[in-house]
Amino acid sequence: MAYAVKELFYTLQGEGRNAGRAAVFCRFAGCNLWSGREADRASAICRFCDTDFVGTDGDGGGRFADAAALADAVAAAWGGDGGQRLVVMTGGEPLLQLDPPLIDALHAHGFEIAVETNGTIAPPPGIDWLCVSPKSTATLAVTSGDELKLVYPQADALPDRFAGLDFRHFLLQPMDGPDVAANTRAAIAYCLDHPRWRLSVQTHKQLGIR
Ligand SMILES: C[S@@+](CC[C@H](N)C(=O)[O-])C[C@H]1O[C@@H](n2cnc3c(N)ncnc32)[C@H](O)[C@@H]1O
Ligand SMILES: Nc1nc2[nH]cc(C(=O)O)c2c(=O)[nH]1
Ligand code: SF4
Ligand SMILES: [Mg+2]
Repeated sequence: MAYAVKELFYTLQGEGRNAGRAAVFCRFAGCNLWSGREADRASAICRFCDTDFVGTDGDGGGRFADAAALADAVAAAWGGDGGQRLVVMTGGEPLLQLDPPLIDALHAHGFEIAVETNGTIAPPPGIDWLCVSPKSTATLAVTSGDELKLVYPQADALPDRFAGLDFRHFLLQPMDGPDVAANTRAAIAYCLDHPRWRLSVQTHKQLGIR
């Protein structure tokens, strides 16, 4: 199968339990919860997205004819010397495109595979680190994984709805946007009151890296 990738870059994971770890980010084009067009944002299921995932015109992006071609590009983007290679599959919604041949090809290059998903699409087997980030009223098809990273606050997706699911880590990430300062204070207060939840700050934005 061919893959549409918006951008491919090497940076530090900024969020969640792997924050601070070097990784190649593979940002797939397209999402099932928003078209990516500003005109559609107000009527989308997911309305607060901070990401441009439309097209294949970003740094390192493009159309890759098959799994080997994309895995080769991911390997070429890895900049480190030693240590476990990590690739973060994100988007857009990566589970619209991530498939077993790509997982096999990335493993063959020695990569640990992390995925950032909205949780509405069942994942293929073989993912090494699964981060689910629920959105609004969208029904979850994935109820277990490594981390559940909830953008907070979402009036129609309160933490209580997810606290009983089968995840190793439960994280609240303040919603970026005009109210990020207030959202951060609210997330801190929630974590103090409910210690099973930990704060996830988007460190890359504070550090000025992507
Ligand atoms: C752009 S999404 C792509 C992956 C997938 N579609 C998803 O939603 O998880 C990557 C991460 O950014 C988070 N995110 C998106 N917009 C955000 C915002 N305005 N503030 C904080 N986190 C945000 C998402 O919840 C997700 O954890
Ligand atoms: N540094 C950095 N860390 C990230 N973690 C998740 C991201 C994403 O957009 O999926 C992201 C991102 O865009 N940049
Ligand atoms: S589901 Fe993820 S990629 Fe899609 S619009 Fe929401 S945050 Fe953005
Ligand atoms: Mg991001």
